[in-house]
Amino acid sequence: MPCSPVAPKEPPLSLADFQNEIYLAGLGGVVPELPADLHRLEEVARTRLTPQAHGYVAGAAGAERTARDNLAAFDQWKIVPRMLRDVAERDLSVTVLGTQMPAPVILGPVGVLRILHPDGELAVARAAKALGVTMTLSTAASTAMEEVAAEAGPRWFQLYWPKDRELAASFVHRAKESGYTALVVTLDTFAMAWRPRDLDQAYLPFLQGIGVQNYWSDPVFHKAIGGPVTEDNRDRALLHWAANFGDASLTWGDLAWLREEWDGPIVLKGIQHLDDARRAVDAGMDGIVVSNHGGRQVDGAIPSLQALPAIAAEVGSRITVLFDSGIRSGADVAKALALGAEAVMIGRPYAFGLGLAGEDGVRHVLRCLMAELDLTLALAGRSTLADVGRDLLSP
Ligand SMILES: Cc1cc2nc3c(=O)[nH]c(=O)nc-3n(C[C@H](O)[C@H](O)[C@H](O)COP(=O)(O)O)c2cc1C
Ligand SMILES: O=C(O)C(=O)c1ccccc1
Repeated sequence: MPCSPVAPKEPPLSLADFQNEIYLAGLGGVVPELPADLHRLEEVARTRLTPQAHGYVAGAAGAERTARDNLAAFDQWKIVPRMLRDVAERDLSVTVLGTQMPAPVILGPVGVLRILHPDGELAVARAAKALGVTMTLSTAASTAMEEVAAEAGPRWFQLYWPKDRELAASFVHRAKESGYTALVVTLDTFAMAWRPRDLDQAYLPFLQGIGVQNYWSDPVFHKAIGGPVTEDNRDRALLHWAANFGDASLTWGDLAWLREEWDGPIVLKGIQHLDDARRAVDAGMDGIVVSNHGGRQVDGAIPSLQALPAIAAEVGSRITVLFDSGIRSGADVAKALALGAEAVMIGRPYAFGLGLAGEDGVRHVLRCLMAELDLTLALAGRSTLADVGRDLLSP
């Protein structure tokens, strides 16, 4: 059977047009290379990626209970469709922290993307730009932030706050200079958790120099190791990187320093407790991501979706509440929105798309997710995000 390229390059006329394209191509005997169900896409990735790359992306902390519970939490909520509500004209666009989005779907920060595809972050940047979707670049990217910026559309920068304050300042100033408009500070990963799949394969991308490119390209980092990174000082650079990656001593009081260094919106990623959400408001933050890092940090932690409703109800009118951990379908996005998220971040699905088909694969994942969201909401009787509330769901 002939296969089509995964998705054509033109932006869709509407979010659901992707569905029409697929059926019309099918009429000519052309079936897509990648599954439209992102759970199945993950299964395909297992058979095609290297065991190391697959293990790194699919894996999670400990016995992976929280990673599983993140997905199962979505099944505990059911959508209740409403009829005869004129959903012919639909618009899911939204502005989040000053960034315009075609739908409330953001590419979350995923580091070390070159373990999946030689074009890594550049392929993701191109796919996101083609669809007007916002990309969040990780501090642990395998391409320096300036190089990504040159190819990217709307972009946010995710900070892993290093021990060295001068280096932290350099990262955020470089991000500002290269046009990243919001800073996402990840709080839950000052150290890499106990991840048996990686331990069992003795696999850590950084040891191969993948995921350190923002450090390798930084003048403050160069100063600390006595010059640019070369073959001769590579081990020294890696040790300095490892010693500096995270700061376990950070407290809420430190956020005042960051506020001084970055004058755009700041979002705290990794919030799961109501009191921490309140503290984010008190600290003058602009947003939070209710996230447990896809279950990759604390095995046995509550599913992220379980934390969302109370947090959104408490702080949602004061700061931007985003959500991630477990989004695999348009229906999942709809549920997170109904439970109070302003937008969602996706993680593993686009990483697998990248690993399977590069830029086309990332575009495929985004289009599937946005088209399914549009159809799910329309068929449930909702044509704009203002219509999506708690009454969409039944427990
Ligand atoms: C391979 C991989 C690398 C990640 N790297 C980062 C990172 O560099 N910074 C960060 O804040 N989160 C990182 N995350 C977490 C994601 O941003 C997100 O919280 C998580 O993937 C959501 O869960 P899901 O993949 O189940 O949807 C990473 C996740 C994966 C799977
Ligand atoms: O693997 C991860 O989940 C992650 O957040 C990370 C941390 C450091 C470097 C690269 C990715």
